[in-house]
Amino acid sequence: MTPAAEALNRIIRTRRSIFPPDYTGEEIPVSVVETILANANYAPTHRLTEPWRFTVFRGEGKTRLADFLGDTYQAQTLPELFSEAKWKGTREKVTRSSCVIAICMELHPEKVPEWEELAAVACAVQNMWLTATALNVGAYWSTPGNLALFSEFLGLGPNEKCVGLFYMGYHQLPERTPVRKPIEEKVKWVTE
Ligand SMILES: Cc1cc2nc3c(=O)[nH]c(=O)nc-3n(C[C@H](O)[C@H](O)[C@H](O)COP(=O)(O)O)c2cc1C
Repeated sequence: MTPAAEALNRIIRTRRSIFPPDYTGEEIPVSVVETILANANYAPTHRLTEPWRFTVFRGEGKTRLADFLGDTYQAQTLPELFSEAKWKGTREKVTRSSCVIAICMELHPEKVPEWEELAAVACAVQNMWLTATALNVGAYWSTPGNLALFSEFLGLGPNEKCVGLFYMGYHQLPERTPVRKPIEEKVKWVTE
């Protein structure tokens, strides 16, 4: 095996979802965030629509996002069901992160179906996640149930959609391989 393949295997096989409670609070330099985003841009894309769009919340920008998520939770929850702990937890996920990136897509219905745009965006997110892993940055893709409400907050156009938030922060967790059922259970070979 080549050194490149060995390095790639290790990054792919040790990529994990790492959540804000495990973030150290150390700031991720802008240059590192830029490297992670730059690699998103090399994802495959049918008919070169390049549908991935991102909004980066960092510094005071995180307060705006935390306010939005907290306010949205409060507005959508009946007063008798409102939980102060959940409201605080929603905000703290953002404030404990060094950076949160809204993952969005721009649709081109005249060129490709929406599922292909979403697939390309997911490829872009995987590029980001693997790059983050290689740079010791913890990250996870969060898909809140109320994503439709994000459009106005993010200033998205009619052909754009938000498909999640990418939380990021340095961490000190040991390397852990994810548990998966064997690949042999998921593959059929046709050889004759
Ligand atoms: C499209 C997508 C959406 C996800 N949404 C959430 C989410 O809303 N909340 C969450 O805790 N994890 C979310 N995850 C992360 C998965 O829970 C995680 O990938 C899974 O548990 C496997 O763990 P691993 O990433 O460490 O291998 C999402 C992952 C993907 C690919």
